[in-house]
This record gives sequence, structure tokens and C-alpha cells, in this order.
Amino acid sequence: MSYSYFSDSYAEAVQKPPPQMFRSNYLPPHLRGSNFSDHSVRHFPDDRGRGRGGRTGGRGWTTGGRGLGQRNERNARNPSQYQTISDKFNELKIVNEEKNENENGNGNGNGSMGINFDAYEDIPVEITGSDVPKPANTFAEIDLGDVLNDNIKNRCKYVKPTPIQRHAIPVALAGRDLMACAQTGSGKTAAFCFPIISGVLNTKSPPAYGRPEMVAYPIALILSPTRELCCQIFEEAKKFCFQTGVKVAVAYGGAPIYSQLRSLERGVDILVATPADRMLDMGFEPQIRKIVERLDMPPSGPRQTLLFSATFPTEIQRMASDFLKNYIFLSVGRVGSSTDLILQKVVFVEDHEKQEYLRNLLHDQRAKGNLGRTALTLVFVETKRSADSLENWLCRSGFPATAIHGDKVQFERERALRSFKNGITPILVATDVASRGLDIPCVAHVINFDLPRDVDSYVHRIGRTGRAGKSGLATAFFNAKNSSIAKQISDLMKEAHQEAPEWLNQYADSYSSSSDYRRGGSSRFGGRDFRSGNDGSYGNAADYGGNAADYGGGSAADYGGSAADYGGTAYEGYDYSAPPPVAADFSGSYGGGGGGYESVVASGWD
Ligand SMILES: Nc1ncnc2c1ncn2[C@@H]1O[C@H](COP(=O)(O)OP(=O)(O)OP(=O)(O)O)[C@@H](O)[C@H]1O
Repeated sequence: MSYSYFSDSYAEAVQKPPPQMFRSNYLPPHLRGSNFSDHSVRHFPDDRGRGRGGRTGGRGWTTGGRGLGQRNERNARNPSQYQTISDKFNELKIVNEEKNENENGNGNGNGSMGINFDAYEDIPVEITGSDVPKPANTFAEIDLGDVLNDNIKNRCKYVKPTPIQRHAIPVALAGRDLMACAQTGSGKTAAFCFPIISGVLNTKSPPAYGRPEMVAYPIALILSPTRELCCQIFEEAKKFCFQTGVKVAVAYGGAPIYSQLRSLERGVDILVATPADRMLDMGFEPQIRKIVERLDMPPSGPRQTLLFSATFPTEIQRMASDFLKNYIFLSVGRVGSSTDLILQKVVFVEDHEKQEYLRNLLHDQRAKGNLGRTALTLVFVETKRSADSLENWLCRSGFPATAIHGDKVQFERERALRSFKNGITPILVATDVASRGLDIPCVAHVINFDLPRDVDSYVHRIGRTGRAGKSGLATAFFNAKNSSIAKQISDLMKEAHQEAPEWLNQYADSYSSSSDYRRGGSSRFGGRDFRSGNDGSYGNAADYGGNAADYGGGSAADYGGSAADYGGTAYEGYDYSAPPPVAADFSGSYGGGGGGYESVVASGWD
């Protein structure tokens, strides 16, 4: 299945980018040939409040957040606002649903048939580092081996590599370390899996004589931030490895340990693991360091290390560079940008009105919707407690919903995800545990019921829709408490050639002159390779601490209180504080009698 917007209505929703746009000359392919060039702007009903409380009207706005809140509260009550959003949802149309599902090797609708991968073609690519290998335009050009090539073509139905694959695969095959950043849903999993599998095939030799049994010797370790993403990468890797002889195993917490141990005993070339899966309370650096620098891992140099993410804040680049040697930095699009395929809407909703607003929105979406139960809606909230209560409330209001968060046992988490994917409960209420990497084909609408405290999480969350060349819709419920990310959201929207509401810009301006902002210091969002000295940072520093929503906080929150300067929120789902039992089993003997295998640490962690 794939979605696409009717291009006219989409074009109507966009506006000529202002001169300060990052990609002034870039026009996404799906907007070309539309009336975009006329600079025509349709004013949606939700624009009605503009001017009245904004700078032109003055009233309310100059009095600060409270005045704005009162003005926009009126807008939020205006039903036309959610109707506009559900109209947008309704404009999504299903393309080749059956064809895709049948033709795709694994039946999950992810094949390239019907996918508009041209949407990624003209995105600017930046590569820094020495002796960069040439990109490849086709899979045939890349020496991945016959069986893997056959799987790519016939099982995955990938016709041509996406830009991140074109550039990253040759770099990884050349044995270079890599830090790669590309937009959500643009094919990073295959970009690191293909060279890993090819590398394993090229180095694999029969087990050394006398090697003690019951000890796992993975050649490559793929680390991912959450259990669900770990399982997804595992399934993808198995599909890619079909009939190659390469053995893939998975290790993560919360699932029966004996079956995981048995599978390790049967031999493992590539281990996909989530070392632990709880909220990152204390920062992740010490735990990652332990895994990568101790635990018998070969040092950087002999070890090849690949890092992939849709966002790479400067602090993370700086920290991660310790694990890399003479690495190449690759970015497809600006680091941390969101894809143009996602239509972003921001509506002003006070906390106490959010439920009602959501109900109206879902109701309208259902009344008008022509997508049937296969169109899924993902609702992000801030805390585990609010995920449970919103799930209950939605069910009681007649909307089949389920919830996923870190306090559920693994079995419940997987059941919730399954029931969402199958469309049995087409609404999933989630904390950030579901914000990264999950590739669920029919997610048509992501709703940020509670906005995250940092823009990286926002980018990952909305990236659960608009994947693999398909269009999607993302709606954010914004109020004064979210002022610290107003500018970044507005910038992301402009960068994606979309119209940010004027009142959002006013919140951004107001925040940038506030004491919270001044306390915040410098920007943390890396716009490019931090080694260049000028990281091209955009947006503004935020004092995230002062922006917490009224959801319990403390232990009830998925976000730890001591989120450190990185915010922690961007790494929801991580907790490397305890090494996993399974990983400990193999890691103790890693490299002992490994037959000189080059090891590869790839990472889907963001
Ligand atoms: N070359 C290709 N041709 C067609 N489809 C592809 C290709 N590469 C990947 N895909 C599909 O694109 C979808 C998104 O890929 P993937 O999950 O790897 O994205 P991602 O960049 O890792 O996203 P995120 O940042 O959210 O983790 C998947 O359904 C995958 O099967």
C-alpha cells in the first residue's frame, strides 16, 4: 500500500519559501508542475486567527504567552480547524494496495512498487572526509554478491538504491568508518545491512578447529535503541540474508531468554541487539562506551563502525567521533531535517482541551475517511501514564485504540504493535518508545498530542509517516508550554516548503527574547559535520527543563528528570545501564579465535 496526496490540494497548502530558506532552489518533485510556481497560497480556515492577535493586530500578542493563549484558544474551539486536518487526511489515497502487498517479498507492503522514490532524488548530499569512494547509481554496480543482489531484486523488490544507499554502501564496502544522516523512511536500514552482509560473506570462514561450543562469535553487531526496532531490523536482515548462509540472531530484554540463547548457540554472524530497554535516565555515553570500547570489542581501526540516524546533534557527533577513525560524514538533506513528504500541521490547543480536540479530529477523520481501517493513526503523548489513560478514554469514546510504552511488559508491547499494524486497533497511543525507526507501512497520520521537548524527537516521531516515498500527515497540538521548539518546528515546516502559522512564528520570537532562551546557551542541533568547525546549527537553544507538560513528571514520565544537556528525550528507549545477559555471554569470548574476522559495528541507533 502507498499513499499519495492529490497534488493540487497539496500545492495549495504550500507557500513560496521565504528567502532565508535552506534550500532555496530545491523544489520537491511531487510539487513540480503544480501551481506552486504561482506562489498561490490558500488560506485555510485555521488561518482565521491570524492578524487578529498577531503583530498586525497587536492585542494579545504583545502581552506574551497568556494573551496568545487566549487568542488561540478561540481558534482551537473553531471546529473548522480540525475539519481542515481531516480533509487533508482524507486526501490521502490508497495506491496499488493489493499489488504492493502481493508483490513485495514479505507481504508487508514495503516493496518499491508504487513507491515514489523519485521524491528523494534531488535532495542535496554533503560528504566530508578524505578519499571518499564514488557513489553507485544502481545495485548492479555494487559488488554485493549474486545471492544478496537476487534478494534485493526479487524478495525486497528494490529497483534502485535510495540516495543514502547510493552513497553509504560504497563507503562501508571500502571498509571506511561512517557517520551517516538521512531523513526518516529513506532506507537507512538497507544502507547498513547490505554492506554488513556482503562483508560477512567475504570474510566468513569455517569455524576454527577446537573452537569451544556454545560460544557465539558474531562478526557484526547492530545496536538499536528499542526492542521493537531491534526486532524490525532483525526481520529485515533475515530477509536480506535469505539463502546467503549468513546467520542473524537477535538479543533484547523482556523476551524469553532461552530461545535467544538457543539461537545464539546455533551460530551467529550478525547479532542485532538492544542492550537494555528503558528510558535513558543517565545519558547513554558510559554504556555505549562500555560496549564499544571495553567488552572485548576490537579497537577502532581494526573495527569498522557505522552510525546512522535521521538526526545528529553536535554533542552526539562529538561523542560518537571517539568511536570512529578517519571517518566519512555523509548527510542526505540537512542533518535533522524532515522529509517534504510529510504535510505538517500545527494547531493551538490548550492542555485541557486536547482530548476533546482529538475526539473531534478523529471523528471527523472517520466520518470523511475513505481509507478504511488500513489507515493508521499514531498519537504521541509524553508519559506512560497519559498513554494508558488516553487509550482508555479513546476506547470508551468509540475509537479502537491500544497503547505502547516502557512500563508494559514486552508481550503487551508486541501485542499492541501487532494489533495496530493489522488495523485491529487503528489508533496507537505511544510514548517515544515508538518514535524511532519503526516502519509501519499504513501510518497515515501522526498526532503529537503532547509535543516533545526537543526537535529531534519531533523529527523522528513525524517520520513514522511519509516513509519510502509515500505522503503522510502530521498534526501537532501546540500551546505556550511548547514555545521552546516553536522556532525549530516553524523552520522545519518552511524547509519542507510548507506554511508555518504566523502565530507559531510569534511564539518563536517571543521565546527567543525570553529569559528561558537566554539561559539556554548555544544551539545543540548539528546542521552538518561538526568537524567543519561551523556546524551550521539552526534553531535556538532551549531550556527544555522549563517546558515540561503537566503530566506527572517524576517517575511517571518516560523522560527522566536528569535528562542531561542532550535532553535524553531524543534517546527514549535507551538504557544501557545493565549489559544484557545474552550479549555478555558472547562478548566475553568475542575475538577469541575469531579467525581474523573484521568486525563491524553498525548502528540503527539514532
Ligand atoms: N531501495 C529501495 N527501494 C524501495 N524501497 C526501499 C528501498 N530501501 C528501503 N526501502 C523501504 O523503505 C522503507 C523505509 O526504510 P527504512 O526503515 O530503512 O528507513 P530509515 O531511513 O531507516 O527510517 P528511520 O529514520 O525512520 O529509521 C522500508 O519499508 C524499506 O523496505
